Amino acid sequence: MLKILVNGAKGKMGQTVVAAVQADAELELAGQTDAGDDLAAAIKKSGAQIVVDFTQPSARLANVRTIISSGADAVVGTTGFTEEDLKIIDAESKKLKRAVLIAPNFAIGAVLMMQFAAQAAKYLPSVEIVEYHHDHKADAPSGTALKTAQLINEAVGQTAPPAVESKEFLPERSQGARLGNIRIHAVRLPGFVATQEVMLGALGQRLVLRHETINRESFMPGVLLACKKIGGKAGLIYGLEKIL
Ligand SMILES: NC(=O)C1=CN([C@@H]2O[C@H](COP(=O)(O)OP(=O)(O)OC[C@H]3O[C@@H](n4cnc5c(N)ncnc54)[C@H](OP(=O)(O)O)[C@@H]3O)[C@@H](O)[C@H]2O)C=CC1
Ligand SMILES: O=C(O)C1=N[C@H](C(=O)O)C[C@H](O)C1
Repeated sequence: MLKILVNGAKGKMGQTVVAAVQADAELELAGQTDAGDDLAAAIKKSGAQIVVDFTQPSARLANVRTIISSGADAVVGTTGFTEEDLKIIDAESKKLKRAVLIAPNFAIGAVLMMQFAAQAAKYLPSVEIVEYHHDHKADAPSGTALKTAQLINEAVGQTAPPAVESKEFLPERSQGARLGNIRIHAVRLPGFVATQEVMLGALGQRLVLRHETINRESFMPGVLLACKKIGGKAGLIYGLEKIL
């Protein structure tokens, strides 16, 4: 049995991971920690081999460092990692011979949406992303929207800019945040868990790729798969698609 500690265990995702680990015959729930707990001490005391981390974007790097320096591998869903963070984690985890899997989205459908979007943008290079989340979300745009835009930019080089810059009549950007030429719009409303639309427009036509998450159980197959697959590896694995 693989021993799992859940960090952020009192949170929305953490509680769902605790239940999923308890229900899995190959995994043992070795511990639970949350804000204010001593994560390093909990890892050592419980003998956890893997820590699943769904906490706060502001704590992302400190938590990963604590996990790998305390002798465990990490499966991380927390969002907010920058390119610089990822380089640091890759170097430090290789040095410590620990595996760190970070996925901005553990739902298989979302991973497919990102890949389809990158493929479609090669032929339809005018792209905007609209992401919809619950109104308790700490960060915007979502980790998934940022990763989608990065994947599209990598696949296409540069997407097409809009034909004109519409004049804005409010100080905030009503036409969305930008990553390259891709505009990203973040909706925060009760009634959503997580939904994303990638819209690709061309003369007389639109392709809309839409992924909808209606509960947090949707992320669990990806999280459990990651726990079972990262053992014995060293370094950063970025994205669930790398282990599918
Ligand atoms: N990759 C994926 O598939 C998914 C990723 N996410 C991401 O996971 C993260 C958590 O989301 P969610 O569960 O909805 O958020 P919640 O706010 O519901 O839960 C986060 C929990 O972590 C606790 N926490 C905060 N800081 C620390 C810390 N330094 N150490 C340990 N625990 C801490 C919080 O405590 P307190 O409330 O006291 O601050 C809270 O109990 C977000 O970044 C979100 O974007 C969410 C869904 C899917
Ligand atoms: O906070 C959430 O809820 C989610 N966060 C992740 C993100 O920022 O992309 C994954 C999913 O969208 C749910």
